[in-house]
Amino acid sequence: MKRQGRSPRLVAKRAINYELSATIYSAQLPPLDMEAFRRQRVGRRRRHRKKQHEIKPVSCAHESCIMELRKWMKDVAGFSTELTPAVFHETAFTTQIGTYLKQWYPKLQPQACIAVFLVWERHRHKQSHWYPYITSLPEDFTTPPYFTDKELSYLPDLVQMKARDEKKKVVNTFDEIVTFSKQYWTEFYKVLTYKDYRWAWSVVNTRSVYMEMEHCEYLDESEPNNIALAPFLDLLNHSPTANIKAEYNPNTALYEITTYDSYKPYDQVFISYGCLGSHKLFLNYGFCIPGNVNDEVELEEHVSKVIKREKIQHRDKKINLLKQKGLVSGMTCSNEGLSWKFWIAMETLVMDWDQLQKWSSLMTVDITEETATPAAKNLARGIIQEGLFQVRHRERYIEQNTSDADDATHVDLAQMLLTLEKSILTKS
Ligand SMILES: C[S@@+](CC[C@H](N)C(=O)[O-])C[C@H]1O[C@@H](n2cnc3c(N)ncnc32)[C@H](O)[C@@H]1O
Repeated sequence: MKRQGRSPRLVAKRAINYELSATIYSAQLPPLDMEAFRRQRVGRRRRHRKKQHEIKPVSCAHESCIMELRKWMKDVAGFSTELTPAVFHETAFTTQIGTYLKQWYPKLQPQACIAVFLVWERHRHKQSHWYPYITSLPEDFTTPPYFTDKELSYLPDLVQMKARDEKKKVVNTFDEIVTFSKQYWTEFYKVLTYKDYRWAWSVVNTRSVYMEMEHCEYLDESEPNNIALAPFLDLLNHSPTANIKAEYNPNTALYEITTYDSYKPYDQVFISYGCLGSHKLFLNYGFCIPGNVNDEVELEEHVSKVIKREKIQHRDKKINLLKQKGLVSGMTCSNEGLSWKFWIAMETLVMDWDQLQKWSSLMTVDITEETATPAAKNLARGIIQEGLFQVRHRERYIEQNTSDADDATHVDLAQMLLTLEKSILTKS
C-alpha cells in the first residue's frame, strides 16, 4: 500500500477527447452528489491492434492501493464502466470530528482544517470511511516543508525565501493546532505529530482543486475558502501545454474537467494546474519541468543590487517613480526575452534630469531589446550578468556543501531550478 517515489498517471484508454468528472471533498461543502469518472471501455481487440513498436506504458491499475481506490470508488460511487452518480453525505464539518472543527479557536484556515481532518482520518486507519483514499495517497512529498534548512539554502534566492515562508507557515499552524487540541481535544493531541501534519498539509497543497465556495462561519477568512480534495481526479499530472477547462458545475454538482487535446490510446492524459512557472510548481507541488513555457526569472533583486553600485543619477526619485507606477514587480525575463516593465525601468534609470521631466512619454513607446537606447542596454547587460553570477555562486555553494545527509531529490530540484534560471538569463 505504500506509495513512494513513483508517479502514477492517468492513461487514455481510447483516442478521445477525455472528459472526467468527480466529486470534491472540501472543508465545508454541503452534502455533494458524487459522480466519479466516465471510463471508456477498452475493447480487447483495440489493444491487440496496437502496433508492435509502440512502447506500452506500465499500468499501475493492478497496484493494490489503486485497486483499493477503484473498489472504493465502485462501492461508494458506482465507479465501473460508466459514470454513476452516488451521494456522500459527509463533509469535514459533518463527520465525527465536526464538533471540534467548528469550535476551533483561533478559527482554522481551510488548508489547516482539511489537514486536521486528514490526520485524524489517517489515524483511524481501516475504521475510517476515507481509508481507501488515504491509503492511495503518496507517503511523502518534495515540497518545501520536506526540505531541511540546509537543503533550502541550495535554492535560488527568491524561491528560497518563499520556500522558507511556506515551511514556517506549516510549523506555525501546527503549533496553533497543538495548543488548541492539547486543551480541547486530547484524543487528537495524543496522535498528532508534526510529520503527519506536514504530510496532510502537503496532500492538500499538491492535490486540491480550486472551487469557489460560500462563506463558512467556522473558518478563518484571512485565506480564501476555495480548495477541495477530489479523489482519483487528483491522479492527473500537469503539463504546461495541456488545454483543458476545469470547474465545479453547480447544476450537475460535479467537478468537471474537459480536455481539448487529443490522445492516442495509452498516452498519458494531462491537465493543467494553471499557467505556472517552475518556482510556483516547486513551491506548491514539489516538481518542475524543463522547457516550461511559463518560466520566468524575477529581476527585482538583481536590479537593486546593480543600481546600488552603479552611478545612477537621481536614483531614489527614479525608484520611487517606478514603484508608484507599479513597474518594479513586473521586471522579469522569460524564454521570450526581457519584459516591457524591465525595459521601462532601464530607460528610466539611465535618464538625465531633463528626460525625467518628460518621463510619461516613455509609457507610450513599445520598448524592446531592439529599440532600447545603448545606455539602457548596457545597464540591462549588467543586471543579467549579476543574475548569472548569483546562479553560478549558488551552484558552487551546492557543490561544496552537499553531503550524503542531504536528500538527493531535494538537491536535484535545487539544481534544476538554478539550471532553468541560468538558461533563461543566458538567452536574455
Ligand atoms: C495532483 S498530484 C498528481 C498525481 C501524482 N502523480 C500521484 O502520484 O498521485 C500532483 C503531484 O504529481 C506530481 N506531478 C504532477 N505533474 C507532474 C509532472 N508533469 N512532472 C512531475 N511530477 C508531476 C507532483 O509530485 C505533484 O505534486
